[in-house]
This record gives sequence, C-alpha cells and structure tokens, in this order.
Amino acid sequence: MIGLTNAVVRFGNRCVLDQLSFSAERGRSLAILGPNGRGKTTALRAMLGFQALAAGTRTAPAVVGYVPQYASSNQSYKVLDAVVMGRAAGLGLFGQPSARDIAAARDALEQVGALRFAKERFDRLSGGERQLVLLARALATGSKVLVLDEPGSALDLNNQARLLRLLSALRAPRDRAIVFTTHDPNHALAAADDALLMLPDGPALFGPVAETIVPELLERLYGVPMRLVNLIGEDGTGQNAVLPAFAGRRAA
Ligand SMILES: Nc1ncnc2c1ncn2[C@@H]1O[C@H](COP(=O)(O)OP(=O)(O)OP(=O)(O)O)[C@@H](O)[C@H]1O
Repeated sequence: MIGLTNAVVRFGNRCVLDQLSFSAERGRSLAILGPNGRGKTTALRAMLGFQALAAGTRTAPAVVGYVPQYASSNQSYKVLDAVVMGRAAGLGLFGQPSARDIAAARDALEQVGALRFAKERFDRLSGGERQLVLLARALATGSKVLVLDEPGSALDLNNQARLLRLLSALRAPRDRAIVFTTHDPNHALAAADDALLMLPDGPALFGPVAETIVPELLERLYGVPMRLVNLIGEDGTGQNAVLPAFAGRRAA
C-alpha cells in the first residue's frame, strides 16, 4: 500500500537514505526507529512525495492521513475547522464542508479524546493537545493509509496510552496500513507488526517486530544497553517490554 523501493535521498554530499526499501501492506502496521537525524522524517516525506528521490521509487495512495512531527503554531483557526480540513480531498477546490464532514471531524476528535477543544483556537493549544488534533485531522481524511511522524513525542503517559490503544484499535480490522516513527521501542511492541531499524552504521533492517525489537539490535541502534522484560497483563497474558539501561545499569 505504501513504501519505498531502493530509495536514495541526498542533501548536498550527504546520502541520508541509501537504497532504502520497506513497505506497509494493507492490514499491517510499521514502526520506524532510529537515532536523531538518521532520516526517519525524510523517509516519510519521501514516501509521501514531499521529498524528491535521487533514485528509487515510492508507493502511496492519492490520499494519506498524515500527522507531521511539528505543527506551525501561527494558525488562528478553530480546532474543529483544522480537523474539517482533513476532509479537503473530498471537498474539491471551492466545496463547502457538509454536515457529514463536520460530523466526521467531531467523531475523529472524540476518538483522540480532544473533542473538548473543538471550539478553541489551534494556536492556543499546548504541543501535546495540538498533536492529538493533528491525529484527528489524519483520521478525518478517512484514508486507509495513516502516516504518523512521532505521534507520541509530546504526549503525557495517559495520552500515550490512549494513542497506543487507538493505534491498536485502528489496526484491529486489518483493513489499513499504518506507518509511524517513534523513539520508544515499546510503542513498536504495543502497536506494530513490523519495524524498520535505521541503524547508525549501515543498511536499515526491516522485519517483524518479534525479530527486530530485540535487545541486541536495539543496542546497535541506540548504543545503549537494553533489557527485555516480560510483563504479565491484567488478563494474565505476557507482554514484552524493553528498558534502556542508562548509566550502564541493567535491571536485576
Ligand atoms: N531539507 C533538508 N536540507 C538539508 N538537510 C536536511 C533537510 N532535511 C533533513 N536534513 C538532514 O537530514 C538528516 C535527517 O533528518 P530527519 O529529520 O529525516 O531525521 P530524523 O531521523 O527524523 O531525526 P529526529 O529523530 O531527530 O526527528 C538530518 O541531518 C537533517 O539535518
């Protein structure tokens, strides 16, 4: 549904993406991880056609629900209007939003827990609140492909949990492709089927979460010792989590 094949992106002499290939097919979620400045956002932008490729090809549908990493804060329109803009592809150049568009926008705000901000000005929201609204705008597109650039980076723990529940719920019908970048491998464990590890030295690794979100590869990815722990959930089933061993300490 969406991805890159042998993609090359250069900025000046620097080759940021070197023969990068990955894809998210219908029904699958992909998490992209890598150190700061490694090229995660560039990979998303290249996939969406916002960044020119020096070589290789991209695959993407015409309409994608996209959550950028940062939203400009000088947008004085109301939150509900910002989310209705997600419906723009279906409105045409001079089309007015219908009652159905407004209902879809309200529904998307409800899903992300941000309906209470509907009448607020977007530029007066906090960074995390804006992130939720942008997620609602992406959902409001109705696209079966969602691309989210660090959707949890500004969210508190409660809203991160809400985001992961939402990503899992969106994945459950297995009729969408979802791609998100994250600095938290636990987000990949919780909500992704596949992961793309953009290693600092050498080609990226693309494969199922069970084979990629493992301590040895995460240590190569971040240069920090990692530990895998198994947590028992409320329903008695086990769930893996990874912890960084900051200051060289490993969990007992
Ligand atoms: N338009 C551009 N012109 C020149 N260099 C750029 C441009 N866009 C990105 N870069 C550089 O390409 C590299 C990759 O940037 P990118 O934003 O893709 O990294 P990232 O992996 O998303 O980082 P982070 O985790 O910090 O968000 C960085 O060194 C960045 O400075």
